[in-house]
Amino acid sequence: MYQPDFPPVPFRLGLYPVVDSVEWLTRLLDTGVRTLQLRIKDKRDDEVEEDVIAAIALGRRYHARLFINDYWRLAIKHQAYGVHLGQEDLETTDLSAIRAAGLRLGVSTHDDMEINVALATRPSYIALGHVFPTQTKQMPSVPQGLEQLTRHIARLADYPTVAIGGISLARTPEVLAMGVGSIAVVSAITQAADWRLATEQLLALAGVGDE
Ligand SMILES: Cc1ncc(COP(=O)(O)OP(=O)(O)O)c(N)n1
Ligand SMILES: Cc1ncsc1CCOP(=O)(O)O
Ligand SMILES: [Mg+2]
Repeated sequence: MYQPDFPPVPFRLGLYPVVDSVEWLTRLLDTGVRTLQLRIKDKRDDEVEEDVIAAIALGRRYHARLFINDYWRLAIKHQAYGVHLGQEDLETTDLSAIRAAGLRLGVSTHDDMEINVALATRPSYIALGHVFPTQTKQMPSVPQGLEQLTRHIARLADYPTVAIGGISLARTPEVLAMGVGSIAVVSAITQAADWRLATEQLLALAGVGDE
């Protein structure tokens, strides 16, 4: 039973691009994307605050679900729609502050044990990865593949799920066929020869998410 300890998200979040700049967010919102993440790595809070503020304002203007990766203090300070955290991030995060501020929470998982940890926090959604090999992030674990992804989705039943890692346009139909509610992608859009066409094609397959 889906009873998160944070505000709920729709069962299907649809196409979920993960990008590292406000420029990318603007382009994607203009193309019709409604679930997105700002993922900037390895900077101090004061170096990213301006971008976080601009991203949150854009998300509001487009009535989009804009998640801030990692920078949970800034996400709270500027009232983002949500925050995305990995397992290691969870160890250094004040979850009750996120909860008290009314932000949605997404949590990364890579195996059954990490799903146990994620479920214990009762987040708004659970991300499952990495499904396929990825060049975008160095991963200590092996790709889980479609078989394990299906098993995890079955276990999570009515929990909103997001698949991530190596998901290309060509692989999108088989990932969606496993019953996942959302596909999070980086390179399928940012490295595409024609990012707009790629986004439109991915949106046609994964949708914008439920209301
Ligand atoms: C939707 C989604 N899923 C997984 C991740 C990865 O989060 P994390 O494991 O904390 O790694 P970093 O992105 O912080 O490097 C994500 N960002 N988004
Ligand atoms: C941030 C992140 N977390 C797990 S895989 C990944 C990167 C996904 O990027 P791509 O879609 O290019 O494989
Ligand atoms: Mg993280």
